[in-house]
Amino acid sequence: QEDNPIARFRRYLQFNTAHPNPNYADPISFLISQANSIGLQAQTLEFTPLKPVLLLTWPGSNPSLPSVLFNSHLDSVPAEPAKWSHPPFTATLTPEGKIYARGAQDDKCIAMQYLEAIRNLKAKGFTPLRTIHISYVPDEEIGGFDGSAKFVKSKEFEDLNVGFVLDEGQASISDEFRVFYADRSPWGLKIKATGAPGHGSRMYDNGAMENLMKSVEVITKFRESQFDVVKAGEAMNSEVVSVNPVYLNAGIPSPTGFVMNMQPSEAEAGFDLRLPPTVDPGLIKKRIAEEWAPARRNMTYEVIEKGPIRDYMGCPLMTLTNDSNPWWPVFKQAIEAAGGKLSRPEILASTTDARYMRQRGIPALGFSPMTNTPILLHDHNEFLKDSVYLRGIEVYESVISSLSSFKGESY
Ligand SMILES: CSCC[C@H](NC=O)C(=O)O
Ligand SMILES: [Zn+2]
Ligand SMILES: [Zn+2]
Repeated sequence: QEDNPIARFRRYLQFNTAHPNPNYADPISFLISQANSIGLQAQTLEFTPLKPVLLLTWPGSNPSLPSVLFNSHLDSVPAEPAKWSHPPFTATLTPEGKIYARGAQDDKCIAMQYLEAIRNLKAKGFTPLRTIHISYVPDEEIGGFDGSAKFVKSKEFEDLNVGFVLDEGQASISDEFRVFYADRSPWGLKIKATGAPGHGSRMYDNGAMENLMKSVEVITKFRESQFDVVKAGEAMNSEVVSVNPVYLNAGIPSPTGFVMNMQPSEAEAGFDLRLPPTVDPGLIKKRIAEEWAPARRNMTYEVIEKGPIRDYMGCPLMTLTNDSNPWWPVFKQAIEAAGGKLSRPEILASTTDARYMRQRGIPALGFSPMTNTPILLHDHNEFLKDSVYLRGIEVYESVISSLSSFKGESY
């Protein structure tokens, strides 16, 4: 069997870690065998049965200093194989060097690049001053509630004395690397309408469907107002509130579909909402109560807040990207030392486990070194070029050596 960085990456991509039944045991065994071959300490932690966290460690020469943690998630979103040009879990390598796999960008690349970078640093005789930890966590794609959320609250995590975290970012279509200092907070919004049932031919006010459709209209207007700001170039996608319908549920089922001549007495719609850290969640809740699902139109609603929005001090979960964060210049210079350039730090449109680290007051940046690459996370035909992957290893060599050598005052 071939053994080189690309072959190892492809082997990691071949584990089917897609929800709803991600295989966690086999990729963890593989990662442990990699850790053993590199000479890293490995321990498996289980905060929820069958949802293991793998922790690898390279002790620093001064283990009393705060450590640096490199995080990635083990799981993947599902794929629809019939809609892919190559099967999503074979990690096909094409003649142009494209590696097709679910997870190639999100985020199995960084999982293996951390290890390859450390392998190379060890071979060069590098010794870290600060201890380096690498964590592999379950369930990020479904919110991390049984993964990172529990991990960061554990005694084991406390004992790591983490001073700085790197977690996943997103691909960049330009030749500048992207870096993310905050995530948007995800909410699930369920809106339910009730109303008088009636014959399909009747016109009357306050039917459940009519009320729900009014809500959908109002929400669509709000969505447009946010999107217009983006289209006008006044804000990035991730800097506005997004609200997208994800399901509609109404009607009276029949063997052939739905009963066509009855107006239902209940109707429900679900929305995915994302709030940038700069937005006051109270204002959005007020809008929902008063405009989107008003009780006066027989509407009820449920807001499901998926994870923290503020830290223990009540501050938005943002990592500073200026010199008042001592880690920032170290990270930035490490990218430059590797011949790379960072684009302006961004808020991530989606959500990662970094929010749990930030909630503990630990500075955390999202970073996945993929330049000149289409953004394909959660898409069909997710791929990463071998050359981009290998370049990322070099970038991490610089980043890992710089961060773990940082002598200055840290948190
Ligand atoms: C409810 S938190 C879900 C986290 C997920 N993360 C990646 O896609 C996301 O939807 O952004
Ligand atoms: Zn991810
Ligand atoms: Zn994802």
